[in-house]
Amino acid sequence: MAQDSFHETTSDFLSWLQEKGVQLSPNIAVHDFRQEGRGRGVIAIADIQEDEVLFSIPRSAVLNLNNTISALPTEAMQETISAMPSWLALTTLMMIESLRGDSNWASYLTILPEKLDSLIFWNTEDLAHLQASTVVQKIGRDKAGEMFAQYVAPLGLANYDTGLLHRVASIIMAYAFDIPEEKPNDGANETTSANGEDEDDDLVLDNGDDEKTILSMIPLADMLNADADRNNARLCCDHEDLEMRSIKPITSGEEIFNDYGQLPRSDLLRRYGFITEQYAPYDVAEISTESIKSAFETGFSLSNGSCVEPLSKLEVESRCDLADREGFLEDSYDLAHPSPDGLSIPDELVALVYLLLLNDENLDSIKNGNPISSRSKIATELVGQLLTQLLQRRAVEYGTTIEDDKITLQQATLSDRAQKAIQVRLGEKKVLKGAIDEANTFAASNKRLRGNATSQEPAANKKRKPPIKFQTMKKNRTT
Ligand SMILES: C[S@@+](CC[C@H](N)C(=O)[O-])C[C@H]1O[C@@H](n2cnc3c(N)ncnc32)[C@H](O)[C@@H]1O
Repeated sequence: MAQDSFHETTSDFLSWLQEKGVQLSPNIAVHDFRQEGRGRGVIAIADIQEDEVLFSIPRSAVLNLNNTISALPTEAMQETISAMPSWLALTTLMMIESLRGDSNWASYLTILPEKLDSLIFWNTEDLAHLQASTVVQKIGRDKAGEMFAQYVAPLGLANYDTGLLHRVASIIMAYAFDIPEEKPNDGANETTSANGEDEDDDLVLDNGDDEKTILSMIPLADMLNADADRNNARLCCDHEDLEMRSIKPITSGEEIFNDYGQLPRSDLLRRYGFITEQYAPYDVAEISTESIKSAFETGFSLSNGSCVEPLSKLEVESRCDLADREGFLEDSYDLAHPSPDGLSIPDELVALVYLLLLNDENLDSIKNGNPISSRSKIATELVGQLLTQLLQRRAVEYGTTIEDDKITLQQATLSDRAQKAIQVRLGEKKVLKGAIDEANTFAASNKRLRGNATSQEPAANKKRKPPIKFQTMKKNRTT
């Protein structure tokens, strides 16, 4: 996958596309975006209407398990690779193809990057700039190594090592698509967005429905860059050939963007190695359930001088079991910027704090499925106060403040990775700040607990689960 001569390899690739039957609209061209830090991309070279076919790709030109398995030397190898998680199977096949002299995909593999800047390639010093961002725990470097040892090493292939595995796996994470395996029924307007997603692991994401899909490297389709809501094209899989179509009119000279999803910048950096300000609205900050449990085991001091007494481990566990039974116990809770789709603090987190505050009498009532007495304003205020404290503690874990980070970002000597990491952690701190402000408003309202619909609820709550049907408590455990 060397990148000797940018324009020569691009031109070889374009000839290869033609040989493989890829049809390109005369209205588009591959473009050199290296100056802007985006590698190759595709632009419009004439005005394009909405729903125009920009290019079409025969399924035979796609690099996936179906198109490569039969060329493997032994049946045993075919079986072993077919049984691997799909990202690992595709990684293995790409490693095999990239080391073959006679690969059908040689001209395509040559233009793939030698290395991305995704988090798997960052060293400890680079990662330290992310401070307490939970994205650091999601990089999966060790997991990829373990899976390599378990599945790939026994194949006994020459010239393979974990370095190559990381390189190819990270390309798959940033470039692959999950496409419907068989031709869908006529009339079904199947589309897919970059990039491949797989339920087996978080190296690739889940595309969210039950249809049978296959993780695939799709030449040219994967040359489209993305910039959040600036997407103007989409891959459609409802014909024999895969088609990249415009989803809005595109003016000559504009870049053609795919949709990588509404990702927080932390995930964008982890998977793709870049960030842009356009993704800032999708930033999230996480708070772990473990930190909430341990805070309740310690107890809370309140602003009016009273306190919430500590719970025993057993009491915390019994309340969490109930939260689990009610379907809102999670390992961690995502806080987001408030939007027309929802507030910053998820209902599930509010519900968990509420449950942890319940006195034994009301806890038993809920366990037995009995109604409990009506909610009091003081309960809501208390939940707000505790959430504020929990979120403030979470913010302190980052080690620097929003103001500190803004000043640091002005330093001219920052490395590119440090700049990106600081923007990510700053984005998370802003989300936390918004969530703390929101928790503070609980004191002014007894309507944030979601048992009842209230005028403060967003009109459309499309992305959220239905409100948690909470019975409310009469007394709380404050002393
Ligand atoms: C699917 S590939 C797109 C093609 C890629 N530009 C190339 O030259 O091969 C995804 C990669 O493109 C780059 N990329 C995509 N969109 C970008 C953007 N808006 N800004 C910077 N880099 C971008 C990142 O390196 C990302 O991992």
